[in-house]
Amino acid sequence: MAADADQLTSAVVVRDLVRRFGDRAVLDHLDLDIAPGEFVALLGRSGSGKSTLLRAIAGLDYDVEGSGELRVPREVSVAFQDSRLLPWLRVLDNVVLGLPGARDRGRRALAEVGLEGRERAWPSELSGGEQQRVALARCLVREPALLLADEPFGSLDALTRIKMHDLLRELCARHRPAVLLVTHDVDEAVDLADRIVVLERGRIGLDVHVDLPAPRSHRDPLFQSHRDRLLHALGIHAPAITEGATP
Ligand SMILES: Nc1ncnc2c1ncn2[C@@H]1O[C@H](COP(=O)(O)OP(=O)(O)OP(=O)(O)O)[C@@H](O)[C@H]1O
Repeated sequence: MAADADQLTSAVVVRDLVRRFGDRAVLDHLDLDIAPGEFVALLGRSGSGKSTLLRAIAGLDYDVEGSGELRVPREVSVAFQDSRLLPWLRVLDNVVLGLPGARDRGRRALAEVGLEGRERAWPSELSGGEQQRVALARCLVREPALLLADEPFGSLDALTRIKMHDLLRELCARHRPAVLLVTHDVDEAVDLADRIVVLERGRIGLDVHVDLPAPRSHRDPLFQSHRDRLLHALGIHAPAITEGATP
């Protein structure tokens, strides 16, 4: 069941959520709250159900068996690993698709993601990173109260990922949507999120607040301690924190 959570103190409320594939409950009575403006990263082992949860919150799983309560804002944008731009539409037309009268807003959103002047380009003329910027602009222009992102930087090279992290951090600070970011990358989670949750056996197993000041340094012992704790929860045994590590 989906209802409107705009009037509530949480942007997202998930209660007792079950999602089954055959006999297997991938989500097994899961609870999760996300506050307005809160940036939550969702980690979990491969196959743990991260995308299943994101799709449930996005309302994209109507053909899946399950039960539970979901309250989400009315304005939700979703970003995926591939940009999902329509190749037969120019960049600006992709951004404002389905939004009549939004071309000026679309231009401003493109400028915000650093693509001013590329409004008339075709998606095929853009790099992978630029295509993901267009996808972000398409999300932004809808002024979402909730941004759902499923591995949005997963197909980008390391340098472009770092730039996209900076951009996403900046855009979220300015627009303050609640965010649920699915990622495999522990460093990405600690870099970006206010809070990190780990999916284990169909529920939220670990729920960690990341109270590190920005900009976050990977060499900060607190960054490393978050990373080690999360890697441990994911079944990866990281080397101990180096004594005397400098931020
Ligand atoms: N349509 C489907 N039909 C049957 N099983 C499915 C379906 N979609 C997902 N599953 C199963 O549900 C489990 C969770 O899948 P999901 O994609 O949510 O995991 P994930 O944590 O996002 O994985 P990954 O990190 O590898 O992307 C997996 O075992 C997957 O095989």
